[in-house]
Amino acid sequence: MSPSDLSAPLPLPVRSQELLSRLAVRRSASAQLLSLPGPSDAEVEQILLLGARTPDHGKLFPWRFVILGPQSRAELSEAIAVLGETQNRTGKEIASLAKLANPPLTILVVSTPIEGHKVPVWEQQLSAGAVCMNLEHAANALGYCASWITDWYAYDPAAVALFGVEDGESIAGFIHVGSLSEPPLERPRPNLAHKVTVRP
Ligand SMILES: Cc1cc2nc3c(=O)[nH]c(=O)nc-3n(C[C@H](O)[C@H](O)[C@H](O)COP(=O)(O)O)c2cc1C
Repeated sequence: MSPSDLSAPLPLPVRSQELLSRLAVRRSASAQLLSLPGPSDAEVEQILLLGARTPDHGKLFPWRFVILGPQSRAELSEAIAVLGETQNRTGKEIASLAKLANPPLTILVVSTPIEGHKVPVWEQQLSAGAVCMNLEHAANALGYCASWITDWYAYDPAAVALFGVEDGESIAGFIHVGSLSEPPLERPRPNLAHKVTVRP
């Protein structure tokens, strides 16, 4: 990754029917259905570079990535399943670990806000969310399907610690990436008439 020239003008946006069409049908994958092929190492780097190109107030970059390959996810799923049993988690909660174990690639996005900074923590957390969405777009642009998942183990303190997430940090999401053999179905979308207020 070479340092970029901060004085170089960037191209202005141009109308792109390809991008418009893709955004109009974007859809998350079901995480447990994601299978090979997944991104190559070079593609993972590209996904991270594009994902990190996200608005953040104050240039704090208040997030970090953990690339979870299949081996570490198999080990983590096992350890979290044991943890879940000790906590009397439901069968459904234990089964949800398949979403963690199955996909070819998982990018864990950790929100790392600086407490007490003049930029409110809320804004720093929003930036981590924007990163998650950008990672999905980048994966889609390379032809892969993606899924942004949290699940109970993103909030359970003992499980969170197993991912190396430290005090003051939180899990913004697991971005699972891979391929689907069947196209996803549409889901209900909001009626914008109930969501939009227009003021002159
Ligand atoms: C922060 C966040 C956490 C999510 N966690 C889960 C989850 O744990 N399980 C799940 O089924 N969907 C979860 N979702 C929803 C999916 O990522 C996805 O948005 C949803 O299935 C709708 O599909 P769409 O993106 O195609 O509109 C989460 C979404 C967000 C923004």
